Amino acid sequence: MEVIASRAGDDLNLASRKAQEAALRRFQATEWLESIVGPLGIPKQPSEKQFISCLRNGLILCHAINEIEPGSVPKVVEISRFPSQSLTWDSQPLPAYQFFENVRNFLKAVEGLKLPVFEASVFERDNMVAGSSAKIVDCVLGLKEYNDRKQKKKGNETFRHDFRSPLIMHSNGRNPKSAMCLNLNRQLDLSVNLEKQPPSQNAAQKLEDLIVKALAECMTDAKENLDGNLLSSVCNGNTDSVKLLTKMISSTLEEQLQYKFPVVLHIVITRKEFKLPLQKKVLFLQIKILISAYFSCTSVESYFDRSINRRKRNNYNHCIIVNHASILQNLKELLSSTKAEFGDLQSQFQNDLKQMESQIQELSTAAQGYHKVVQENRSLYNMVQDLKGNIRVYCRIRPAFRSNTKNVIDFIGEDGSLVVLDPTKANKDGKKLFQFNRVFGPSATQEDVFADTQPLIRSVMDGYNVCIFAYGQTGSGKTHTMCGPSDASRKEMGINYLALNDLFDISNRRKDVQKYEIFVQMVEIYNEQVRDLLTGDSSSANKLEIRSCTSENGLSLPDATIHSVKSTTDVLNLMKSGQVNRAVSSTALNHQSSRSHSILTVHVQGKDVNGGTTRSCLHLVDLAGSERVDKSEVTGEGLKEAQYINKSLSCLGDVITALSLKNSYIPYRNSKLTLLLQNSLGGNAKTLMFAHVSPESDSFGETVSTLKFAQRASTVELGAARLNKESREVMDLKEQIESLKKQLAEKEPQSAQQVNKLEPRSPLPRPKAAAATIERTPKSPMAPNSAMKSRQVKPLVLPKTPESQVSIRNEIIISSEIRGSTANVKSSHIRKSLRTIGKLINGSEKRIQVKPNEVQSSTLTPPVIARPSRRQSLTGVQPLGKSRRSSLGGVDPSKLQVNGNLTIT
Ligand SMILES: Nc1ncnc2c1ncn2[C@@H]1O[C@H](COP(=O)(O)OP(=O)(O)OP(=O)(O)O)[C@@H](O)[C@H]1O
Repeated sequence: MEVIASRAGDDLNLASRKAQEAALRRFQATEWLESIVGPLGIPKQPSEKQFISCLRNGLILCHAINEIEPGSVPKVVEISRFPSQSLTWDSQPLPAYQFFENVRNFLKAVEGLKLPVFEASVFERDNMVAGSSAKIVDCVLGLKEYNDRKQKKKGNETFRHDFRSPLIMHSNGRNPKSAMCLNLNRQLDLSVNLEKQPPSQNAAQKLEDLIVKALAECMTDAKENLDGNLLSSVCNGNTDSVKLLTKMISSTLEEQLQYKFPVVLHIVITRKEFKLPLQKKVLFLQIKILISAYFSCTSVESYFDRSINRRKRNNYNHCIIVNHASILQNLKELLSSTKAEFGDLQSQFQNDLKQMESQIQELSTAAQGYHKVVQENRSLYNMVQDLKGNIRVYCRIRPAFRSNTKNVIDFIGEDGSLVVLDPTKANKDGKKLFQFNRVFGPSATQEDVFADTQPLIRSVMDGYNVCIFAYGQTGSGKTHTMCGPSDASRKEMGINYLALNDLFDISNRRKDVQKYEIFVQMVEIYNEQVRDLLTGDSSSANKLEIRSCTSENGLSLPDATIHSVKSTTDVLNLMKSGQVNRAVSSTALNHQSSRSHSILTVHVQGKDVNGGTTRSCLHLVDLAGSERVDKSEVTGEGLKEAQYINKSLSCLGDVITALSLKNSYIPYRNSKLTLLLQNSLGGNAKTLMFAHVSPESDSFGETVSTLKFAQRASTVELGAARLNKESREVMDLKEQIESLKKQLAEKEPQSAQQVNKLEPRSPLPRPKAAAATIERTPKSPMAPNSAMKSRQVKPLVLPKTPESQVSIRNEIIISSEIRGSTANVKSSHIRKSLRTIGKLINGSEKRIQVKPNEVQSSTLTPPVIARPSRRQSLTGVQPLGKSRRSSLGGVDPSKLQVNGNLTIT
């Protein structure tokens, strides 16, 4: 039933659409004719009757065809013969033969143009039936299209329009040009057929039922209570109701009407088919057009299209609703399966994540362990190096200045490894591996560099001698590391400043337990002359002598001015003035090339609350850069400077090589530089070397040479650094030794006299040792005799060590023996006591055990020890000249005296 109803509804739609389309085409034809021949005197949307009556006399048609194709109808029966008449259909009482003549001529001309024609009889008034205007409209629209094409082609092309009956066209499948036109024509034909074949009474009843149902549905859908009586009266052709409907339309909301209008039209058209007279049908069509215009639609068809679309939409909606449950069900199933899958995936991911987490944790533990081990290794390595006293070597790579040259740095390892690549060899052979304590890449800041240097510098405050020197090719960044750039901000300051700053920091922090005094010296070695940089004297008189450590103040450069500094500002000022006085000039390789080796020496003296003292010094050395004179393009004075620089650096290389080979002879004295650094290179200092390299490929040769030198330096073992610290007890003991020595010195001449008096002269020579001892005893401010008289030997107060018993025994021996009868016996006992005290101070008897033959020789000649032990005897200071361990700076002269005596056993 529903299917039948829907089909009937579709038929209804089709019929109404055909009627609408016919009306529209008539409207188009009228409009076009008016545009060609002027006003026709009929409404814009004429009824069929109006349209036919208007054209009946053929006059309009003939004028129109002559307009578009002049001369098509050569002889037109003009209305001018009837000047009082107008062109309107009501007022054209022409005799039939006249208008037939026009129509005939017109049809002939149309035929000539191969346009659709119509039967002339259609203009007979009484013969007019519904749809009779269709062919005239086709003919007029054919003319219109002909004209349009002609206009378009500007008359150049012969227009061949194959206008035939739409049905014929359809059956032949021709003229595909205008699908719309074809459709319209077919629909018109159909509508004509429909109109000609009224349905049966049953079918009409069914249709009416459907309409009522559709209306009810529509009203329910629109939720609008439209007046049913009004609609039925409209459907019955009640004019007042139509007016009312029109009024209602104009006063109702567009949105609502858009829904209701098609339903109203259905009713109207259906009614029109069965019950309404022709005039009423026209009226209803007018209403439709009115409504169409009201809704600003381009054509009546659009309403139907919309209606159909809406219907389709409704069908779709219905389908959707019908399928909704199943779709929903499917969706639900899909959702639940997706959820399940998702859940599975989630748990899988969680498992994977957990696994990954545990793996990452394992890895991170391993990594942490690895880092810890690396760290431990490093500290153990450093410790071993400290114990062995290796020169530490840090390598610093300057940032590349020229981006167009190749970079020779291939790899920088965290463990201090460095790989450089020979630019001339691209393969593996071009790679060279070096190993240092640390490598600082081009991006390393001054702070990074200082952080690794700080612990070493801090040990100065604990009493160790430290030497840091910067080595490398000219322009590789030595001055940058040690002093910072010339216009440096505090952040860019070099190690010199940062070190002193740190020393002051520590001094402040320890001020409650230890008082420090810091002194600074700054010298340069220029053309093998040592010059004081802090005097401001640039004359040749400014020439310092390097002294041995036996000099009065224990300084290797006693003549250099020494400045006490209390703050970093003092240091800054001093360093600035030193830097100004330093020999610097511009070369092709460095516009501010240092032409001398500069040495900033910081002397630190500390005294703790118990009276213990520390005495140490820090050498900060900025060497001049080695340079190839062909590259630096220096001449004259510059060339001379370069030669001096290269010579002294070569001497430094010789010393390093000799030290690394553990040669017995170390050529310190070959240059001022090595002589000055003797104590740091071969003594008891902690030594750090910064090897600077340039990353550019054109410096590869120099880079490799620097790295080789640095690697060799890192193998040098200086022995464990010695702590220059003396406790109160040690100082007391030393004082006692002093006084005992004096007593001894006084007693020995007396005893010699007594021996001379009592015994006859021995033919054997007097032992030299005694003479040597006397010779080496420094001049005391006190006269020996007066000392003897006025000074009493202090009782020894020894630290409680396992040897204290021995020391007490010694004390007794010393006291009793001094009081002994013969001076000879006394002096030998005093010497014995001195030796015992020496042992106590040193804390170990073994350290000063000397082989009998050495003892013998040392008693006769100044001490000559071929390979001195790295652990120094008693005070760690070696006799001058032959020993590698002779001290140059920061050594208390009193130690030297003690040492001098202790070597005599
Ligand atoms: N790490 C660095 N970061 C930034 N600039 C640097 C660095 N190292 C060196 N430079 C710059 O490179 C130039 C040369 O450096 P520097 O004068 O310190 O070399 P040098 O080895 O002391 O040379 P010379 O031996 O000729 O005196 C300077 O302009 C310096 O500022």
